[in-house]
Amino acid sequence: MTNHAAFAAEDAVTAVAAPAQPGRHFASFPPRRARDCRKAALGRMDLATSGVLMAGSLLDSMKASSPRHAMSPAGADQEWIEKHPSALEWFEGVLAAAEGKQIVMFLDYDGTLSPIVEDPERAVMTEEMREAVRGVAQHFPTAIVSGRCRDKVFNFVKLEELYYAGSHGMDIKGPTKVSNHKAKADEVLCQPATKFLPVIQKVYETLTAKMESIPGAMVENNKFCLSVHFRCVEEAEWDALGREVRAVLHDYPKLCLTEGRKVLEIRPSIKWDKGNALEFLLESLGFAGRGDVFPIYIGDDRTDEDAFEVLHNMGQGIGILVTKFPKETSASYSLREPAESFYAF
Ligand SMILES: O=P(O)(O)OC[C@H]1O[C@H](O[C@H]2O[C@H](CO)[C@@H](O)[C@H](O)[C@H]2O)[C@H](O)[C@@H](O)[C@@H]1O
Repeated sequence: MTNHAAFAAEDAVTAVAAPAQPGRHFASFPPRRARDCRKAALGRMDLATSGVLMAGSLLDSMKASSPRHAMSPAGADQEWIEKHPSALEWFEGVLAAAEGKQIVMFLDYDGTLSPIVEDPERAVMTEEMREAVRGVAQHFPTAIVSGRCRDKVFNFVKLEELYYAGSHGMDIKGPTKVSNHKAKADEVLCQPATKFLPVIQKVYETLTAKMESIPGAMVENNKFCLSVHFRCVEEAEWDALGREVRAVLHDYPKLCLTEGRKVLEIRPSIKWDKGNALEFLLESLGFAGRGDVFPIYIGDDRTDEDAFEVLHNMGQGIGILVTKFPKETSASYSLREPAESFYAF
């Protein structure tokens, strides 16, 4: 692993490809944000605790997770942009807030480092993006935090010098906890959902068989969790797909259902998410409880909200949501698309 201990915010300047827009200054840091954003509003449906879901609620939620109109610089959209300003436009301010602090980078993969595409197996990141991430990692401890299984996301990113948290944070390969803020060469695994592996495998097989009758549906095995993709399914079939998934999960009360971008995610009902992964990695790096650490988390999806919320509660660092649409979020800043993440580096 790269030794990042000596680097701080000013080093970010060397890693920045895009200059800050002139004339923008921070009135306060962090800027105002939607404070009423809570997990309940993020679409999490815990079947173990919620019992029967209201008919139609899953379909509504699936539709809501796939907004169709891009932001326009007027009205409510403008209000949203003011609450979650562009991290690119406010880059100087972000750097100023991080000055003298140890930046730690957390990056989601799909929709953040790679564009969203129809076939999940083809969600490759560009060589330019890889180089940009490599550059960031030379300056700051950098982790990828993905819903994908860890091996798969590593095969996309292909950078040995990063830390990886797969399966929505349930499979972490990170550094050992150290006291002098330097990562040792030997790394630790954190896999809090190991006992769920057999049941996840069983549900994967069941769902794969069920989804065969729905054209375009696809089940992806992410080791500690599953993704049921409906991006290529006719909208008229979404209800049937949601009902099938819900019916299968009815027999597995220890699994829960969350949603992402045209995907239903099935995972163990344990209190462990991308937010916990962020905390685990900060602690493993020896940064827990330190006021001079500035974590930056960039993500695009609902599951990234758990990490944004952790940062919000810590009152340290920033969350950056990649989105073309106004969305309820605990992130402070926004970027419009993965390519902007590249420029932010
Ligand atoms: O946490 P992430 O790294 O963002 O992973 C979340 C899910 O991303 C992938 O699905 C999404 O991207 C696909 C490729 O662009 C797209 O086809 C799909 O509609 C999106 O939901 C991945 O395939 C899932 O397993 C991840 O859970």
